[in-house]
Amino acid sequence: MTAVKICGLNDRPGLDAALAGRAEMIGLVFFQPSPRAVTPAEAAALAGAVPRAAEGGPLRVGLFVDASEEAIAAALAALPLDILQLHGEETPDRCAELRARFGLPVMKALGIATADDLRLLDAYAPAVDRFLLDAKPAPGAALPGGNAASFDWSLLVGRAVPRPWLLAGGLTPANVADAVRATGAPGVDVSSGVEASRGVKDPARIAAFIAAARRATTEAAGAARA
Ligand SMILES: O=C(O)c1ccccc1NCC(=O)[C@H](O)[C@H](O)COP(=O)(O)O
Repeated sequence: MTAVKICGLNDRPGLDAALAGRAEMIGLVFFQPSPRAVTPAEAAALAGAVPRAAEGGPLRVGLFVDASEEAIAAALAALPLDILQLHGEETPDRCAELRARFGLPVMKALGIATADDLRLLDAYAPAVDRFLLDAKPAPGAALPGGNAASFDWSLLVGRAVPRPWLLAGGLTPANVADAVRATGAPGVDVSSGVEASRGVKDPARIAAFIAAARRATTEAAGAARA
């Protein structure tokens, strides 16, 4: 089944829609310049009662951008997380350091624009547990992710990714099935494509996105059987 991560959840209706759709991962943005940002206290108030993964709940993903250990520790003290998503310029060494320091799996986001960008996969693989392959932000972009931009999915065709991975960048309820078919992605991530306006999640779009991702999985299984 295609794993679904709904990123940038910052209010109850959005979170409830992700939970109702049984999203495998929920993403909380601990990067204050983002319109989706939550403080540690807000994250705890929002998601503290969500069942843990061992109880059938989603994996809680904390998104950080070149964060200090103190900032990550503050988030974890407020709300236990299951995965650290590192979405800045963190090097492989820094990923390994944070994984060891916090004892949590690391998902490294890589911005992809050309085939050359995929060379980084092998350099990061020993230091991380998962990848999130996202569109490379335009030069001067205010945010390193969450920009509703997609990249050329054909770059991934025939490319083995050396860790479990999520496809991200410009996904929507309308294109997620095509994206899964084109790339064979084992998981998908979305933020802007399920928003009513920047930073405000739309529960109906979250439901539609999850349903479309699930349909893509069912179709792929049917095609494999035929
Ligand atoms: O979403 C943000 O505001 C954000 C800010 C800073 C770094 C990363 C951010 N988002 C990372 C994600 O995982 C997004 O879901 C991913 O980039 C896809 O975003 P979108 O194209 O908007 O669906």
